[in-house]
Amino acid sequence: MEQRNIAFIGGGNMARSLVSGLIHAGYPAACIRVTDLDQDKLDALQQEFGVQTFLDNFAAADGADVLVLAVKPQYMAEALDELTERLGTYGERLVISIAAGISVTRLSALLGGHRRIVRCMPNTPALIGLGMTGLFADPSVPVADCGFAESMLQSVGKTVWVGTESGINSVIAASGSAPAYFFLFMEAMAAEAQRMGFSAEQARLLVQQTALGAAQMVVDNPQLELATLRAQVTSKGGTTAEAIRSFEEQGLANMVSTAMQAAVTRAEEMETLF
Ligand SMILES: NC(=O)C1=CN([C@@H]2O[C@H](COP(=O)(O)OP(=O)(O)OC[C@H]3O[C@@H](n4cnc5c(N)ncnc54)[C@H](OP(=O)(O)O)[C@@H]3O)[C@@H](O)[C@H]2O)C=CC1
Ligand SMILES: O=C(O)[C@@H]1CCC=N1
Repeated sequence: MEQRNIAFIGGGNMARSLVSGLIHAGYPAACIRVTDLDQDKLDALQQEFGVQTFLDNFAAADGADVLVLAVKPQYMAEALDELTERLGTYGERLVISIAAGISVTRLSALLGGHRRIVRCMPNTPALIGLGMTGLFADPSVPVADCGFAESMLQSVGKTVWVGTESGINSVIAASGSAPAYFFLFMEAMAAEAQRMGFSAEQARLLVQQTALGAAQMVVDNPQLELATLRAQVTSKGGTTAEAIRSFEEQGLANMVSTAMQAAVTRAEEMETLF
């Protein structure tokens, strides 16, 4: 992967995931800077990954080729107002935003009219190299910049480009927020397994190994429909059929659809707030 000096603005959960992935993919720590308001967080990142850390966003951005905006959406305007004032211009820098609910138009305004912006929507499994990221860029963004953003995110998992910016909100619903859906489902299963008499450790093992096995079967069998994999577990007149019937009677598909739409609606609302 091409090496550019990257400055992460915000050193929280997602920045940590991306830094970890980059370092494990062999990206030089000397080319990575991270800023945060919290010195303890920075010290931990410095010790674990050997990256350069800064309390001052300007000090990190000055001299960086790529800025990764990784603060929470509600703090983005505050962070960028100050940075833009001090930098004056972003020049040739590529700005990669991972924030939900902040459009390219809004970012560009916060960046003093800068246009070299790629929006990305990763997810937390990036921390272990199994991330899924959606990317969007205006056609005016140079191909080399899009390629750099794609390579950066591919160092922590898989990527997909979306052709319209609203596609980023669909990515939020389908993968950005989605690790939490699976955790919620696993929490519910583990809780019921405990009620059935398993210890907390046993319940977690039963659920996590099953989730891992099911996901790996999906990955290993791209030629099989998800419904076919499900059918292979579902013996006629057996136990699985009863569990599936119960899910379907309670409207699982509708519940999932409504939840994913709620994530999109919130992303759209955030676009009007921040
Ligand atoms: N978490 C996730 O699964 C995903 C998150 N995202 C996006 O990633 C972004 C970051 O999310 P996440 O990592 O979860 O959030 P975190 O709160 O964990 O990280 C943001 C960090 O930025 C720091 N910060 C706040 N203001 C500033 C500032 N002015 N300058 C420098 N650092 C600052 C915060 O410090 P402090 O805590 O001290 O305030 C915090 O450590 C969000 O925009 C979110 O939409 C995208 C995909 C998935
Ligand atoms: O919950 C959020 O807003 C962020 C964006 C996707 C995952 N976490």
